[in-house]
Amino acid sequence: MTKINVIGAGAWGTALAIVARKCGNDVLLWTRQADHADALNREQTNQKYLRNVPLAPGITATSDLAIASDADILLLVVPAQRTREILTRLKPSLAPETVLIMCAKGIEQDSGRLMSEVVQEVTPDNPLAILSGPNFAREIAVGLPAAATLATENKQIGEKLVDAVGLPTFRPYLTDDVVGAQIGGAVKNVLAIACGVVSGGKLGENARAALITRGMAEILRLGEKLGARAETLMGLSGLGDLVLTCSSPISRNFSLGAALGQGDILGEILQQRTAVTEGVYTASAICRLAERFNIEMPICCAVDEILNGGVAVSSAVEELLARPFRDERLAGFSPEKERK
Ligand SMILES: NC(=O)C1=CN([C@@H]2O[C@H](COP(=O)(O)OP(=O)(O)OC[C@H]3O[C@@H](n4cnc5c(N)ncnc54)[C@H](O)[C@@H]3O)[C@@H](O)[C@H]2O)C=CC1
Ligand SMILES: O=C(CO)COP(=O)(O)O
Repeated sequence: MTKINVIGAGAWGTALAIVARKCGNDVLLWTRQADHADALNREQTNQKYLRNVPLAPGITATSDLAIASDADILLLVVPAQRTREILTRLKPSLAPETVLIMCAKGIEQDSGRLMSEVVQEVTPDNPLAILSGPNFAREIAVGLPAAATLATENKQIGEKLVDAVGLPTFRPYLTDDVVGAQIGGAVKNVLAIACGVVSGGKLGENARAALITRGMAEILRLGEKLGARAETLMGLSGLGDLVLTCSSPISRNFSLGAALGQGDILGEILQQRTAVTEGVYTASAICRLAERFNIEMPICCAVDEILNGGVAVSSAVEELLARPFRDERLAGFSPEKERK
């Protein structure tokens, strides 16, 4: 039996533990709080992060990280900004053959690093894969059908991982584009905040569709600079997740944007939430990457200005609408190269 431990018992960690257990694996779920582990074991549900969804029978929880580190596969599902800290704590007890699957979506705020870069810096000896796609945790936890991108450079390991976590209702699609599989998930969170602003501010469905499309151009531009393949960005982890997250108030990023669009204050919105809203922390990192690579990411940077620059929502929208008109062909992935 494959031993799969899940590091992080939020909504997504819990949903993935259920998937892994339904696949027939031995599953241990790690949470940082001992009382949370006790409640998970006693109630067999995660009332704090995924209310009223029963755990699959056989999942056990622990708050002991050394015990949780002992596995064939570790799913890393703590928020992106906490990933370095958790990996550093895991490292002393981690066997080099344990495969790490990164499931968080974000870019490290201080360093601008992708999650794969953080993993490679802290635990360079362990094989790494990325899991990312249009995946609302609750839907997957209750067994509704979904698909995701599973990226790893080692095909043999990739095939084993597909066997270990693939279900008819949770379909992993393999790729070796590890960088590409992370960009959509990180950037779409910021774009979903923008789409939420449009929705909360009642700017209309046309504006939201335009933002999704122009947001895709921003994903393509950043992806090209970081070495991603366009096909990955147009796949489940990119376009797929962008469409999902930018279209639904189930998304925490979208709903945070909607609250901002209605005039609520960021600090107050965040105070009322226990769940992480990754776009809030990744926006500034993306904007700095755009500056470093000299590429235009005006929607992401407008969100960063609202979140971190004290710019009013109305001014950020006005600024976006005042941008010069331009040729649509010049707006995406390597237009010059692709036309030749
Ligand atoms: N919820 C969803 O539908 C999906 C979430 N994701 C991604 O998965 C990651 C985790 O998201 P969720 O599980 O939804 O978040 P959540 O807010 O439901 O739970 C976060 C978990 O991280 C833990 N945590 C927070 N700070 C920590 C720290 N300093 N050390 C250790 N643990 C800490 C919390 O205790 C909690 O268990 C995020 O990057 C998110 O973008 C990806 C796909 C779907
Ligand atoms: O990543 C997700 C769906 O794929 C979850 O999005 P939110 O974090 O915005 O809820």
